[in-house]
Amino acid sequence: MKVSTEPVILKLGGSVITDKAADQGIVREADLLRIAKEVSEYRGKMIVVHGAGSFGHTYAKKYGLDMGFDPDGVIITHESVKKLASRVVDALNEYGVRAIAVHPMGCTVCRNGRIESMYLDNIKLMLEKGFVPVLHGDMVMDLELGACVLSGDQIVPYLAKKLRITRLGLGSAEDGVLDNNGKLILEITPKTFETFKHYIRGSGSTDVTGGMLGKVQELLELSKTSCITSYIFNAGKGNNTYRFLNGESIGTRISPDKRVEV
Ligand SMILES: Nc1ncnc2c1ncn2[C@@H]1O[C@H](COP(=O)(O)OP(=O)(O)OP(=O)(O)O)[C@@H](O)[C@H]1O
Ligand SMILES: C=C(C)CCOP(=O)(O)O
Repeated sequence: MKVSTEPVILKLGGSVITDKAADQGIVREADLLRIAKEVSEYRGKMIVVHGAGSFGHTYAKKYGLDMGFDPDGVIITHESVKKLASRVVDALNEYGVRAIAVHPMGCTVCRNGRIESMYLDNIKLMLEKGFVPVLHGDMVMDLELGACVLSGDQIVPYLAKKLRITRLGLGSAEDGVLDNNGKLILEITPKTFETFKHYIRGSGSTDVTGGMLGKVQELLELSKTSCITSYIFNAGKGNNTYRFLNGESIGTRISPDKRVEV
């Protein structure tokens, strides 16, 4: 397997590692273990970010956490996504990946739902010492809202910019971004987004962070202000996570617009 010296960021979508349609947190154990094995075959530096799936969205919706502040709901939802994080970390360590959970609630402050600051020194040291930090969609404290839902789809581009990581893979339950005929869209840039926007919607399951549309918009914002290309691919299909880590262009590429040479 090709190993880049540069770290990569891999997102494990909640629609892949959980039964996102369930009304409580259910782990898709076989998929999680398969992905953990694929990750273990990669020897380079990596940050894993996973989604909340049915461990988070279900409770965030139940307690209206995308609409207002409910302290009991914050705790119940945070404790639930921590349980998923613990299962992800255990699965990775079962395959020899030195994974350590980093809960955003403990290191992040938001303002109106956008990351204002995140403590990163520990994450940098983990990468230096061969650990794999595992972050995840979480509830975090917010300077205006009290607390907010923080999506892994916002954490991934934030970490990429702050840590200058240029290869991002977001594993989801679909082959990538699909058009109305279910055909894979190979590339989306800020300029071509208008062409495809009407194909891209929220999640098919309970979701409070925008589904595929929210994901694509976060990655496009990143591509407007950096040279970073992201890949949205189907981590639910065997070997795809390995293929992404191995440097393949897989799924839908979210890329910067080509600069016109003058
Ligand atoms: N054009 C599209 N192409 C592909 N999927 C789409 C599209 N429009 C909407 N979707 C939906 O978006 C879902 C992927 O977004 P979602 O946020 O649910 O995934 P995830 O990142 O795995 O979940 P989580 O946010 O829990 O991590 C797909 O499973 C599909 O239901
Ligand atoms: C619903 C919560 C608490 C976090 C959602 O994070 P995501 O699943 O990465 O979008």
